[in-house]
Amino acid sequence: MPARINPSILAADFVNMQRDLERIASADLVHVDVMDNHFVPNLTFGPQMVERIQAVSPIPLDVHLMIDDPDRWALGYAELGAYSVTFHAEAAADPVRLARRLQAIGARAGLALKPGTPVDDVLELLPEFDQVLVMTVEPGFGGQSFMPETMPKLARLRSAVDAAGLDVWLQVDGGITEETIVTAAENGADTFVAGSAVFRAENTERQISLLRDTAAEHIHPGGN
Ligand SMILES: O=C(CO)[C@@H](O)[C@H](O)COP(=O)(O)O
Ligand SMILES: [Fe+2]
Repeated sequence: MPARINPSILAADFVNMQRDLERIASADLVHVDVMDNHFVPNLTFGPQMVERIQAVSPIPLDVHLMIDDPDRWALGYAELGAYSVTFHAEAAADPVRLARRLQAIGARAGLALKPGTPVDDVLELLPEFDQVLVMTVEPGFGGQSFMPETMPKLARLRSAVDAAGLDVWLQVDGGITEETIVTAAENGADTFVAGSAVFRAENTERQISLLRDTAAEHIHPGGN
């Protein structure tokens, strides 16, 4: 079963972004955290920066929007060529309409859930999405500790995806390390965002392989 590793450039050196993008060229996708200082208490960058990242990145972009009003802003990221655009269920006015509009532009559509957001209301939306992101920390900052209490939610999503025979990637984001990736894989994740665990390593390529192999060993048989 494949295990996708998406390093988060929140842990990169922002003034050496191009160099740090080269350091993760062996990864599957580069995870790009957009924060607006409203939806989360932190600020990163917007479309102008993401367009430059898209232009120089050796691998495609997995954009994670931690912003208010994604119904208004998300399409711009698809238009600049992002491979996937994930917005938060807590912030979107019409998640299904937005997913369809993103897909019409050619991007994969992702739905993200904060740790406290229940999964029940989201299950019926699964057929509309290409991926679901289960936040395993409170969104806003890198370097936090993995929250194991989010795992039952992931396991429920995995059961629902498998039961319906859907091809929906299940992504975890926050506090993913060589240890916590095992728990996340066992509970149904097939796509793993890791910021600090990748960029703190001296040899990022070796670290990406280690994370990928560790996840693959423990991945749930239903993983997409
Ligand atoms: O979306 C977020 C944080 O809100 C993440 O993508 C973090 O950037 C992950 O960083 P680590 O926890 O792996 O350091
Ligand atoms: Fe993220």
